Amino acid sequence: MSASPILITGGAQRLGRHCAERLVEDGHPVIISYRRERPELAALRERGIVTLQADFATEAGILDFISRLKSATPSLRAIVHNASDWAPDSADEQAGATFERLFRVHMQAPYLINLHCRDLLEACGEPQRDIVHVTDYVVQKGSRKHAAYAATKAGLESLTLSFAAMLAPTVQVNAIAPALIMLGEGDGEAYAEQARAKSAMGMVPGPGVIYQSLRYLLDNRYVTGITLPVDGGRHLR
Ligand SMILES: NC(=O)C1=CN([C@@H]2O[C@H](COP(=O)(O)OP(=O)(O)OC[C@H]3O[C@@H](n4cnc5c(N)ncnc54)[C@H](OP(=O)(O)O)[C@@H]3O)[C@@H](O)[C@H]2O)C=CC1
Ligand SMILES: Nc1nc2c(c(=O)[nH]1)N=C([C@H](O)[C@@H](O)CO)CN2
Repeated sequence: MSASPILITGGAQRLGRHCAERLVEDGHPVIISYRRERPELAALRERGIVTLQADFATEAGILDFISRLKSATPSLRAIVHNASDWAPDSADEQAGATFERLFRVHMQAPYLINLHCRDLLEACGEPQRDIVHVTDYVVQKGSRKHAAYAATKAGLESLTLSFAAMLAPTVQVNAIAPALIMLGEGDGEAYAEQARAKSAMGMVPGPGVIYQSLRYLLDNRYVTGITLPVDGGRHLR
C-alpha cells in the first residue's frame, strides 16, 4: 500500500512551500492547496506534489475544495492548516468584509476540512495521523493593527483543543504558533531590525524552524492538544 499523502493548505510559497519540499525530500507524498496560479507551481508539480486550487474566502469555496480533495486521495497521513491572510484591519467600510474573510480562511476552512476529512485521516494505514494548525504568537497579546487576524488565529488555537479532544486517540491535533519567521518582500532593513529586536533571540530564522517543529509533531505519538511556540522568546522581551 502506497503511503498516504500529507496536505498543506497555502503551500505555494514561503513557509508552506518550504515544508512541502522538505516533506517530499523526507519521502512523503504531498498535496498542497494554492489560491493563485503562478509559474512557481511548475517546480512543485515536477517534484510530484499534487496541487489543488482553493479559495477559502467563502463556505462554497471551502466545500468545493473538500470535494476535489476527496476525489484526489482516499486517505491522508496529515493535514497542515497553513493557509492564511495577514490582512491589516480596515478602518473603512471594508472592516466587516476583512473580518469575515479572515474568519473563513483561519477558522471555517480548518473547521470544515477537519470535520469532512476525518474519514480520510482514519483511512490512513499508518498508526499516526496528525492535524496541525498554524496559528501565531500574536494570539497571546493581540494586535493594534491586525486585530481581526489575531482574533481569528485565536479561534484556530481554540479549535486545536476541541479537535484534539474530539479525534483522540485516532488523530493527534496540535498547533504551531510562530512569531516572525520570514520577512515580507517589501520589508526594508529598518523594519527587519525593529522586528528582530522584538524577540530574545533577535533573529529572523527562516522557514527551517517551522519544518523542525512540524517534524517533531509528525514523529511524536504522545503529543496532542498543544500549541508549540516557535517565537524566539517573544514573551521574554
Ligand atoms: N511569515 C511569518 O513570519 C509568520 C507566519 N505565520 C503563519 O505561518 C503560516 C505561513 O506563513 P507565510 O508562509 O508567511 O504565509 P503567506 O502569507 O505566504 O500565506 C500562505 C498562503 O496562504 C494562501 N491564502 C491566503 N488567503 C487564502 C484564501 N482565502 N484561500 C486560500 N488560500 C489562501 C496564499 O495563497 P496564494 O499565494 O496562492 O494566494 C498564500 O500562498 C501562516 O499561517 C501565517 O499566519 C505566523 C507568524 C509569522
Ligand atoms: N499569512 C501570514 N501571516 C503572517 C505573516 C505573513 O507574512 N503571512 N507575517 C507575520 C509577521 O512576520 C509578524 O510575525 C511580524 O511580527 C505574521 N503573520
